Amino acid sequence: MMNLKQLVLASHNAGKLKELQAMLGESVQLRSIGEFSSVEPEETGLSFVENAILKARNAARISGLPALADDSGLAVDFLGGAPGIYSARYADGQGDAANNAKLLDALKDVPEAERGAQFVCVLALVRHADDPLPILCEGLWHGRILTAASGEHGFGYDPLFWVPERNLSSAELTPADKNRISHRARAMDLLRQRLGLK
Ligand SMILES: O=P(O)(O)OP(=O)(O)OP(=O)(O)OC[C@H]1O[C@@H](n2cnc3c(O)ncnc32)[C@H](O)[C@@H]1O
Ligand SMILES: [Mg+2]
Repeated sequence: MMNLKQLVLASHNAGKLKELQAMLGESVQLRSIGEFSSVEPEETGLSFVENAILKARNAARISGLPALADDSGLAVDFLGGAPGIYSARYADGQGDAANNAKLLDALKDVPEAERGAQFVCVLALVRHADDPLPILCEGLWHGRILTAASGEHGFGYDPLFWVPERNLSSAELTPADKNRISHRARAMDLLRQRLGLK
């Protein structure tokens, strides 16, 4: 098994780092790729899997360490799965608030029954930059898009994502609760199993 004492997280997203570190606990220390480079690789893949592998390889190459990447996003049924892999870039790189405003606008007048959506998370772990066998784990989280933002926790689209099992928005969940049930939690659960960490 690879030595996971030193693992680099191939992400420039502080929200992801916080959640993934909380899920992994103290047995694995995640170092952010931001410590090594501020250049973000272009996410040229057409799928979450391709982008996750691309980011993991890039981080392993830059850091010389095993690398974990998270490619995630929101797939909205009414929009045919958009913004999907383009979730971070939905409002052309203007950030979370603009992304959320654009999504609310795209779903203006869409009734509740047609506002289904899922968060998707793909985790990719590579032992080194050219690893021919990346470990891939996927997690989905089903919910619905609210008609207005609610809640202060989390990041990204959390204030717009209604969680049926809690009857709260994802941004109204405590961080600990989100980390038990989210798309990222499901993917991480599978990863821990694959690594024999549970
Ligand atoms: O690529 P890295 O550097 O990891 O950081 P990123 O923020 O660009 O991450 P992605 O390319 O994977 O894009 C993910 C998008 O999906 C959103 N997203 C993913 N997980 C989320 C979560 O748990 N809650 C809210 N939004 C989430 C997030 O806000 C981004 O807009
Ligand atoms: Mg990204």
